[in-house]
Amino acid sequence: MKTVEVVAAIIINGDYIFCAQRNYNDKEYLSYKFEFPGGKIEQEETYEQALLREIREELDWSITIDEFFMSVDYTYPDFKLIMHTYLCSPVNEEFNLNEHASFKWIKPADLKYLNWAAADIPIVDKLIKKSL
Ligand SMILES: Nc1nc2c([nH]c(=O)n2[C@@H]2O[C@H](COP(=O)(O)OP(=O)(O)OP(=O)(O)O)[C@@H](O)[C@H]2O)c(=O)[nH]1
Repeated sequence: MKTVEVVAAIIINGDYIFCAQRNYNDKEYLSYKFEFPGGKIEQEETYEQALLREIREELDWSITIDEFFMSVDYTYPDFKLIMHTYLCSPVNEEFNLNEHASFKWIKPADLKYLNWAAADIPIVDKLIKKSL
C-alpha cells in the first residue's frame, strides 16, 4: 500500500482555529471533509519549508510556525497517511481559498461538530483537551 507523508497547519487566531473544507474528491471518504491545510512534502524540502509552501499555494497566506503539535498515522482504504501537524499563527488576515470548498474559524470546544477527515480525529481530540 502507498504511504503518503504530509504536513498540516493548525492556524490559531485568538480563540479560533482555521478549519478548511476539502473539495469534491473521487475518494468518497475524503470528499468535503474538513482538514487542516497543508500537503505533501517534496524532495529536499524540510517539513517547515513544505508547510509554508503549501499554505502559500493553497491560501496565498503567510504564517509563522510556532511549535510542533503531533503526528498521526492512519490507514485509509487505499493508502497509508503519515501526517505531522504544527501550531501556527497567521501573519495577516488576508487569504484566498485556491483549493478548498470553504473554511470556518472554530473554537476548540466546537471542533467536534465538523465532519473531519478520519485521520484528523486524534488531532481534534488533543486540541479539545488542550483547551479545557
Ligand atoms: N493537508 C491535509 N491533508 C490531510 C488531512 N487529513 C487527511 O486525511 N489528509 C490527507 O492527506 C493527503 C494530503 O495531501 P494533499 O492535500 O497534497 O493531497 P490531495 O489529495 O489534495 O492532492 P493530490 O490529488 O495531488 O494527491 C490527502 O490525501 C488528504 O486527504 C489534513 O488535516 N490536512
